[in-house]
Amino acid sequence: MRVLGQWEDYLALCKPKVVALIVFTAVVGMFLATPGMVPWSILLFATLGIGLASASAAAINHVVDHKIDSVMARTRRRPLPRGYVNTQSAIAFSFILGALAMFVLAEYVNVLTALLTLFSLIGYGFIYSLYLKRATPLNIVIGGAAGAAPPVLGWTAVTGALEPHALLLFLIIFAWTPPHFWALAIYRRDEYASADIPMLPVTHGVEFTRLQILLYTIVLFIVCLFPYLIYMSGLLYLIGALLLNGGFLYYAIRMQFDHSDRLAMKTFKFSVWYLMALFAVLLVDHHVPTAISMLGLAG
Ligand code: HEM
Ligand SMILES: CC(C)=CCC/C(C)=C/CC/C(C)=C/COP(=O)(O)OP(=O)(O)O
Repeated sequence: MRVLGQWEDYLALCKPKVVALIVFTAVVGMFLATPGMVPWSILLFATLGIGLASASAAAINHVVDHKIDSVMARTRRRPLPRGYVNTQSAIAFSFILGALAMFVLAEYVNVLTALLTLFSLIGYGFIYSLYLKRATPLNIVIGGAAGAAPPVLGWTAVTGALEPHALLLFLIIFAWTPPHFWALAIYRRDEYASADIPMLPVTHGVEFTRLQILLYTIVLFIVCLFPYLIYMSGLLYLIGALLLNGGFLYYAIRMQFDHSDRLAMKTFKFSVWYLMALFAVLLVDHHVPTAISMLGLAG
């Protein structure tokens, strides 16, 4: 048994792919907060701080979910259930990451961003993982607030203030999270049932969950129109958002008729690409017109 664990095990504790997307949404939040370039020091330290805090929260989740993870096939091979990292080392690792994150954010970004990041860390690492996940099928809806925070954190890192446009970015991820997760939960429902976790397909059935996926996808579609409607984003964003939301809606509607686990899994995978692409479009839409007009001025 590898008691102290190798670096790959500690990397796995950080849920690197999820954290990568979280950090990307935070970076987009930073760029959307200003018409110009984000100051380099903010870009560097806010990205580092938000990334470290998210990784710390993910590591706490591994500790809290140790027992559940050892029951489910999808999570059985994680470092703690396998005994590759012990609980004390994982707690110490998470504490070091969290403390570093707070230091970097409070010292080099601003106190508001540090505080909001701390709330998000507590929201996912403790409130969702320790309590909500085991307490209610609305776990994902409420817990999703922590995962939706990063663009707001990016925004406050640049402006030092909470502003309505940032909350719209929050709402996009907040509405996206339930269909993102429930598609996977349908596929993994038996595992959640055997671990006694009240995920929606376990408590209310698969048909009800499919309907909820469709309803949240419609809400997401509507929320995604707002950046254009309030002149926060332009035509390029509108076209991208219509295509991406059309795609998500297509999957959600198909799921009402095609009840295969294969389609549920495809929908889940699409949801990840969807969020990445939507935030990429928000970024490109925000900066391409500026770049074009600068080129025009130069020419
Ligand atoms: C409460 C909120 C959320 C829940 C319950 C949730 C749940 C999950 C689960 C169970 C997986 C599967 C992981 C695996 O296959 O081992 C997953 C994958 C993923 N999630 Fe989420 N998620 C949430 C929020 C988010 C957020 C906010 C983001 C990013 C902004 C995100 C990005 C991803 C990515 C990129 C993957 C794919 C990871 C991979 O391929 O290994 N998730 N999510
Ligand atoms: C800015 C900041 C500190 C944010 C932290 C937010 C954060 C890391 C969100 C991750 C969301 C996520 C992967 C949930 C997985 O749920 P799960 O634990 O039920 O899934 P699992 O069964 O795969 O562990």
